[in-house]
Amino acid sequence: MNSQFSNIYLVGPMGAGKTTVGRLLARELEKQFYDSDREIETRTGVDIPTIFEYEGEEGFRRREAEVLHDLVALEDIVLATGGGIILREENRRLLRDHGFVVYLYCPVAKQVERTARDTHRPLLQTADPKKRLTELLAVRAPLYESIADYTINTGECASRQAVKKIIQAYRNS
Ligand SMILES: Nc1ncnc2c1ncn2[C@@H]1O[C@H](COP(=O)(O)OP(=O)(O)O)[C@@H](O)[C@H]1O
Ligand SMILES: O=C(O)C1=C[C@@H](OP(=O)(O)O)[C@@H](O)[C@H](O)C1
Ligand SMILES: [Mg+2]
Repeated sequence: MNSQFSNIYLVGPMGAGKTTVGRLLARELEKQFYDSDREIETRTGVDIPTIFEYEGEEGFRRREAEVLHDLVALEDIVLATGGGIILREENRRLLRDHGFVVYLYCPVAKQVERTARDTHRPLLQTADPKKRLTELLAVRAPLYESIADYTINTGECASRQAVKKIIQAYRNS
């Protein structure tokens, strides 16, 4: 075990499993778990859709950047981020500089399946979520890749398997 970082940050698109895998991973490694979306909700006292409704995506991104700024000061945590956190250059730099970054890749078809019944992702409340997820991934995939220390396809494995693979990669880093 010679990992440079005590923190593990999970990035990737909606439905890739960042929140689910992150919680299990933290438990397994006995690290504190954080989710940037939950942190925003705790701080504001309202849910993500309400923030989008009143402040738009721009307001949400501002809050997300503030939360990330504070969370990277912590040690020994697993952080599940929101899918769009990598849009800001400053966020990408903070993630790269403070933790082992894992890109949870997931094919669009699986993302669609896993988010189909969810009403709490404002960007997917559209007539054609598949088209939206395809467009988002086209823009964001290079950004996820640019900061990833390790990439895993969660479309092909159960959450527990993903956790095992991430721990192996982290310990070999
Ligand atoms: N590896 C996986 N295999 C099957 N289903 C998964 C997997 N990871 C997550 N899910 C399911 O997909 C949905 C979205 O997962 P979530 O962790 O919220 O993704 P994210 O935080 O990346 O948007 C949840 O219902 C979760 O149970
Ligand atoms: O991809 C995005 O821009 C978003 C992803 C969501 O988090 P998950 O990736 O955990 O679903 C949440 O931050 C918000 O709805 C915006
Ligand atoms: Mg999540």
